Amino acid sequence: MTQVALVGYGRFGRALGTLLVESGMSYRALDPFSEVPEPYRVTSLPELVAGAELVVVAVPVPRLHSVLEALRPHLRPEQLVMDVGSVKVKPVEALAEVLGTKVPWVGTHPLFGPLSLAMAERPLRVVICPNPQHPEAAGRARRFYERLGCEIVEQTPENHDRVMAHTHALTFFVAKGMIDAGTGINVPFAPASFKALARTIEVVRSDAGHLFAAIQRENPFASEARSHLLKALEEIHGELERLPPESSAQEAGHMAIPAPQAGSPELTEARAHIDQLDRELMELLARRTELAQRAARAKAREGRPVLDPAREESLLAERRAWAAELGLEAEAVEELFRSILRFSRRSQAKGN
Ligand SMILES: O=C(O)C(=O)C[C@]1(C(=O)O)C=C[C@@H](O)C=C1
Repeated sequence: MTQVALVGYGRFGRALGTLLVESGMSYRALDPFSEVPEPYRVTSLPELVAGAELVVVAVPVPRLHSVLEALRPHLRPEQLVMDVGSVKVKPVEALAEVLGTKVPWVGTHPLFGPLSLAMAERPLRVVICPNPQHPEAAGRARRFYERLGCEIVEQTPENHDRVMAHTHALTFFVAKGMIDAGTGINVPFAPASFKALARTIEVVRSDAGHLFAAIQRENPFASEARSHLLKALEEIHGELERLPPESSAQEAGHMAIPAPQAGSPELTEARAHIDQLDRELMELLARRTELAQRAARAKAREGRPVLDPAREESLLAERRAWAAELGLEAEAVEELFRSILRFSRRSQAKGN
């Protein structure tokens, strides 16, 4: 059984611990700032790393260097050390500087967090940054993450941080700007375009704070990406302000964001949207299945039967009410959910 030593038991460390147990791996954890539950708790670094195949350092990026220094004397050459930071250039520099060739190490960034794990989002992706000092380490990290059900992408630390500066950092930057400008997410109505952003706003709000700071301040490319965005926004704002109020649709038209498939016939466009929605429905079904299997495992641990007719009845009644609210035929929707429940029970039986 793979024994993992988790250095740091914050929000990510704890979520990773749950995933490890679900994947049949055992772990122990140490964190002077967080409560570690009894079966996993150890009280010192030597006790933590003794016997571990893998040492996962899940601490805020600015603390990584000093934590690695504290770990170094207790590590053995057959172990593998990984970080899980949201940026990669600086952590990989710290790993190279502190551990060098003494112990195999590799920089990794799991692109999922406690929220996406709780919501059973799929796929779980991980970026791994192979390094020439330990050419075999990336393969070992890959096998570990694949056991957790993750998909792997290999990148250099620089490429990773460049991409993250324009995606992760800018998304969080915009979301934080909207929070500070007073955007509320619990509004009585909102366009679909806002819903995706509302999720990010929620993530930024629920974050301990160090994630936001790390993805902005520890990424060497983030400052430039933010400046470009601000400049582009200023220009758009200026152009909008300068447009005369009576400007024609054509005059204002050059500001419109071009449609990906301009001028497509109505049927083709409707079908493209239907395909996209069906794909999303399928992804939601996959996540629902995962959550139902999780519920089944929880009930098995409590010694309760998996089948719960009372829950199913109340669930169906609630879906009927939701259907009515949305102007859908309640009987048809109930029928659909009866089939989803049959499917769910079959996958629970298979998943156990
Ligand atoms: O909620 C639970 O207890 C589940 O196991 C999930 C679920 C479902 O798919 O919604 C599946 C089977 C139970 O009979 C009730 C509900």
